[in-house]
Amino acid sequence: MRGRDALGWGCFAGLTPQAVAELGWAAPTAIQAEAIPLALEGRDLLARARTGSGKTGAYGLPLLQHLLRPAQAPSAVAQAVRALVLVPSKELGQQVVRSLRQLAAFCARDVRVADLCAQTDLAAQRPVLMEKPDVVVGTPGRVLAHLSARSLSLRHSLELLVLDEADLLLSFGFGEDIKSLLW
Ligand SMILES: Nc1ncnc2c1ncn2[C@@H]1O[C@H](COP(=O)(O)OP(=O)(O)OP(=O)(O)O)[C@@H](O)[C@H]1O
Repeated sequence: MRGRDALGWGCFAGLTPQAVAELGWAAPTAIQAEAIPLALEGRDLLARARTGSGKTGAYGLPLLQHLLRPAQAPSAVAQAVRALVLVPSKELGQQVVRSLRQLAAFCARDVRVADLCAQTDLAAQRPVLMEKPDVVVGTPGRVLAHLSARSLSLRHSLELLVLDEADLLLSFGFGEDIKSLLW
């Protein structure tokens, strides 16, 4: 299996081993060992693994590692949203937010994860977006609603996009929403 033996958690320069230790993650799972080295190289990935196999960590750890590097955007927008995680349901989104926050807990700097799944009201979520999050997690419909309301902008700052449970996202008919929010 590619990279499994070579991949310890030491490759995450700005994420202290404390986060994975706190979670009791002694070693990468199979999907993490396969996906993380490629993601760290900046490759686009399409990954599939069974439920509970650690897919959130497989994208979450390299995503956080990427965010610890300086933003690629000009300094005027460098403080804007750099990563977007799209999920098919609020329940999955809340689980993803929880995992990302746990993994980010001991980062070299504060990484802010905005939860667009927790509140149902668009207006109630605006303050969360005004706190200049690094990562936004939400359903395509909700993200699109914020883009339309101009409470969120991705155009000049977005560097990373994750479609979590892409099969469900696309089969729920979110395809058009996803296209519109990216263009
Ligand atoms: N390297 C690891 N070592 C031990 N436990 C891990 C590791 N990575 C993830 N886990 C744990 O495994 C459980 C499942 O992880 P996760 O939710 O990421 O799986 P998943 O593949 O995304 O599942 P689903 O398809 O249901 O969303 C979680 O409790 C998580 O903390």
